[in-house]
Amino acid sequence: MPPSAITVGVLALQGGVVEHIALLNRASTSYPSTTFHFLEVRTPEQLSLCDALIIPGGESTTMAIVARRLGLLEPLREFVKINNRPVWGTCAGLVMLAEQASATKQGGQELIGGLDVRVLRNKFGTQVQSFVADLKLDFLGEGEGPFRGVFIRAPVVEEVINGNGSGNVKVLGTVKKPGEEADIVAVRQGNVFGTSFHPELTGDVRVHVWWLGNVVEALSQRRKERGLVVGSGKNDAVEAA
Ligand SMILES: NC(=O)CC[C@H](N)C(=O)O
Repeated sequence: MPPSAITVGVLALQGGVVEHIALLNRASTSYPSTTFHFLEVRTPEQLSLCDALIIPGGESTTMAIVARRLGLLEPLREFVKINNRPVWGTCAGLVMLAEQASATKQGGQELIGGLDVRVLRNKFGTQVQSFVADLKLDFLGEGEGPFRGVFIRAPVVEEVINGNGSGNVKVLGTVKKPGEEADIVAVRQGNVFGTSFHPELTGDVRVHVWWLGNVVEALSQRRKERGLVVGSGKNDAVEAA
């Protein structure tokens, strides 16, 4: 039985927040027995209300600086890596969720981590070199047509880092530009999902539907393991405590 109420946050420090919320609203109609709350997250208190989180595209360096200032970096790390909540990062969000990033500003930049990968920022160049490409995303299900990937100053996964748990990094999507090697543009490791591209800018709701399905699944599993009566507001409060 699916959990009856789920709060999904969108980190709202900067970047494509409203676009994600619009698509989440549309995607949620695929799960009629679950009530979703979509919450813009700017404080640790708001984060603590969330069962799952999207980190949008934008500028990862700025996002990290603002998150540090608002006291959100450590709570975000805890949310992703200790509480293992479902998290999805798009573009700059993927950078934030990587354990390592190259082509960072001098002196490096702070990351949340969670994915045992090193990303290469701005792989395809500057804003004017943005492009769209049809992607074959098998995880969307058999017989699904290509997904239009929007790439804007996008990072790619340049390496899966050999270390603890890295064997669990699954490559879920690649893009190949003419004359170049294929690049990894979608990965998942347990509760953490990352895409280089921006499904929230396409109007195509399929990745949001898929991800919300995973969130529903993970939450019902978690609540079952804790022996909670599904959907009781009282028990939800106990779980959050
Ligand atoms: N569209 C985007 O999110 C761009 C990401 C940006 N280049 C970064 O490294 O953070």
